[in-house]
Amino acid sequence: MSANVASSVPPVQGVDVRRCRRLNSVEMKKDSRAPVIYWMSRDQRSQDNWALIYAQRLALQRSAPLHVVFCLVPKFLDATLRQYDFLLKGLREVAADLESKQIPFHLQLGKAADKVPAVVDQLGAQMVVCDMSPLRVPSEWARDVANLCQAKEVPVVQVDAHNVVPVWAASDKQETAARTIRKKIMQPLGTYLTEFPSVDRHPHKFKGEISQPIDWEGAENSLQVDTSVRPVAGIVPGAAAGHAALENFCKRLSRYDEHRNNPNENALSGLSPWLHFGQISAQRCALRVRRIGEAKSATAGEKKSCEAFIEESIVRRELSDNFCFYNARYDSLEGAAGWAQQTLKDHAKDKREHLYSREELENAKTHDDLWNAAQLQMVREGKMHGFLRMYWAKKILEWSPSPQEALDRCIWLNDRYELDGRDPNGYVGCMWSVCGVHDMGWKEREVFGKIRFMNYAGCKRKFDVAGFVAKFPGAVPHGAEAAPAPKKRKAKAKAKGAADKRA
Ligand SMILES: Cc1cc2nc3c(=O)[nH]c(=O)nc-3n(C[C@H](O)[C@H](O)[C@H](O)COP(=O)(O)OP(=O)(O)OC[C@H]3O[C@@H](n4cnc5c(N)ncnc54)[C@H](O)[C@@H]3O)c2cc1C
Repeated sequence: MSANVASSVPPVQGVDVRRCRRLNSVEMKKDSRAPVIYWMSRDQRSQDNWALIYAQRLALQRSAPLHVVFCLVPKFLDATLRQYDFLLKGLREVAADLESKQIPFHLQLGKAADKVPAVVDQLGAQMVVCDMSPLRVPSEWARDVANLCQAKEVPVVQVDAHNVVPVWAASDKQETAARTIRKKIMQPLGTYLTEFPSVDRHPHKFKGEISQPIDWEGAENSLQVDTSVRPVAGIVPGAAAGHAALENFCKRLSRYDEHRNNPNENALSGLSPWLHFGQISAQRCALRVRRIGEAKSATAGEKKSCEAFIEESIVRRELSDNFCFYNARYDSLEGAAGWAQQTLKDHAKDKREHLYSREELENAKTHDDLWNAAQLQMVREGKMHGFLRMYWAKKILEWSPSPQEALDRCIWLNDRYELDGRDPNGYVGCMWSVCGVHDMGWKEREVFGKIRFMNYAGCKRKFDVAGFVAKFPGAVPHGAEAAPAPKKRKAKAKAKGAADKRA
């Protein structure tokens, strides 16, 4: 792919051209009125979407029709029916909204490299706009589409519609930690955290034959995924439900700062499934929350919570994209810092007090009732509380035969059961827990080496563990003991508050 050449991206009014980069070197044809295509992938929404806004404005400049294409692959990483169901229901909403705006939506079954060029040919399109994911497989899709379009002399422009500060503008390298990227995101935030132009009814129609009703049933039948992991009832897919969740969170905002590390409190936003599928934009969430936090009537709790939310939903989230964008080994021990790889190697042969198989972990059959409860929460509800995700992954490191095996298990379970799995945040969360990504070295101990440790006693000091466990019947397997006493686990005062002291 060609480098980031923002300056040669065709400008449109209302979209900061730094959000865009060219993926091939084809120039736009002068005065063409042929259709513009937005190939939608990561950002599955019809409003608050910079890639769609860019595509529509470009089409309007040229009095050209606009089409949206989505390519549904029958299998994606470890996603199951649970995640596909969420995706497809969200897409139905997107299609309906676009159709009400006279923007045809094409659901294609298969790989983008096969389908996007075919739609380009069918429509005689002049340009393809796509969104951006830093993950390996979607990056390959974008590269393949760009190369195939190069041969057809069709330019491809990519827009980072997921991050508030575009990943390539925030930093040109892999950042060490939140402390090194924070300034790079917060300083230019004023120029990026702006209101979105709306996507309006499109006035220019395609003259040829195109519209067949979308075969949603055929799409469902085309899937080749594990159907034993069922959709969850408690999290409703689609942009409307995502926006309702945002409004609900705004009512509870003041509690976020103080209570977000307590799994018994309903203090988190719960927005990650909609954010992951792009059904809601992180920029919209930040604008909405900031309106409350910066209002004259804002309470101290709301002000602090607004800051904390911006930190999590922009700085930490965009740090994850930065890691995956610049580190091709974002899901492997080899992607970790040298010190972390070394310390895990030094302790590879340490005796593990408990060793579990992947199946025992999946079925929540460990001696630790808190861990089992967290696992059951994920399996049953499609989402584990953010604080427990750290404890959960650290214990997998402690109870697995090797760090690589631990990392693979974390990613496999996370991607299989979490609605928000297969996300840069997930890879970075697992890498932070198992191999110290974005963290520093701590006091050396068995198995973990210098990787930060978390224990049951530390959790007990933070929240009512028994109260949480009681919500998940079955968390204590028959005949199992409760988690070992803190003394036996050599709990150290240092571990206290470990999780929220992240750099
Ligand atoms: C082992 C492990 C696995 C994880 N897996 C995932 C995953 O698959 N998908 C996922 O989106 N997040 C993952 N996270 C990060 C974090 O736990 C979740 O984003 C958060 O719990 C989602 O709940 P929420 O939307 O209520 O969060 P809130 O606290 O309300 O935060 C709002 C948004 O900010 C972002 N955010 C919050 N915490 C973090 C963080 N630590 N790092 C990066 N971004 C953050 C998310 O987009 C989140 O939706 C993982 C963390 C760990 C330690």
